[in-house]
Amino acid sequence: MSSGPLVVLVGPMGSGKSTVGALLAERLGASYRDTDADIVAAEGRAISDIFIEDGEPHFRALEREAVRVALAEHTGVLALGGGAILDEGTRALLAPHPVVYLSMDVEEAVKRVGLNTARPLLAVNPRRQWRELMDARRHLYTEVARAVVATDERTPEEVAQAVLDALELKDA
Ligand SMILES: Nc1ncnc2c1ncn2[C@@H]1O[C@H](COP(=O)(O)OP(=O)(O)OP(=O)(O)O)[C@@H](O)[C@H]1O
Ligand SMILES: O=C(O)C1=C[C@@H](O)[C@@H](O)[C@H](O)C1
Ligand SMILES: [Mg+2]
Repeated sequence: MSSGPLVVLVGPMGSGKSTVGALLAERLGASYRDTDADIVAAEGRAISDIFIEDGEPHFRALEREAVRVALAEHTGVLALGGGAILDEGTRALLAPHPVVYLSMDVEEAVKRVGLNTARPLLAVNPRRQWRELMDARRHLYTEVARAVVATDERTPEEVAQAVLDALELKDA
């Protein structure tokens, strides 16, 4: 058995990493951890402030380190930030781990996060911006993932069950 997280969730913002991650942690009798939260705690500032003050490349370097530490320390369910897979070093760190890509189509994305002003990436023309973002990222999510679980028209409970099935994990 390799050590490290039981499940690593990747996927775009709003795909359900936090919601499904918490359900999975409960089912597996494990704890949930989120590298976005680790970065905010370590830096003492919001992710949006890190982007504005230091730029995305600096954020991606902080994120790579947060992912490295979490993969080494955490034995439960781990969710990564939506853009973590953009960094080649982060992708390399993920290779030995049970990574699941939570996917969703554009209509589901607009329903879940398109009207939420807290996600300014999608604020102006949600459908076009979503397509552009996913055109740049889809192959990277797929590359790092051991399994892809579609979340469209599935409840969070059904998605959690599909993740357990895909990784052949049993409830605690
Ligand atoms: N399978 C689902 N069906 C319907 N709504 C869902 C589903 N999964 C999550 N949601 C809803 O979509 C929204 C985004 O979910 P969540 O915060 O879990 O996504 P996330 O991947 O953690 O996003 P972020 O990258 O911003 O942290 C929430 O309002 C959540 O309740
Ligand atoms: O999709 C992205 O690039 C991001 C997603 C969030 O989880 C955060 O990691 C940050 O806002 C960047
Ligand atoms: Mg989340």
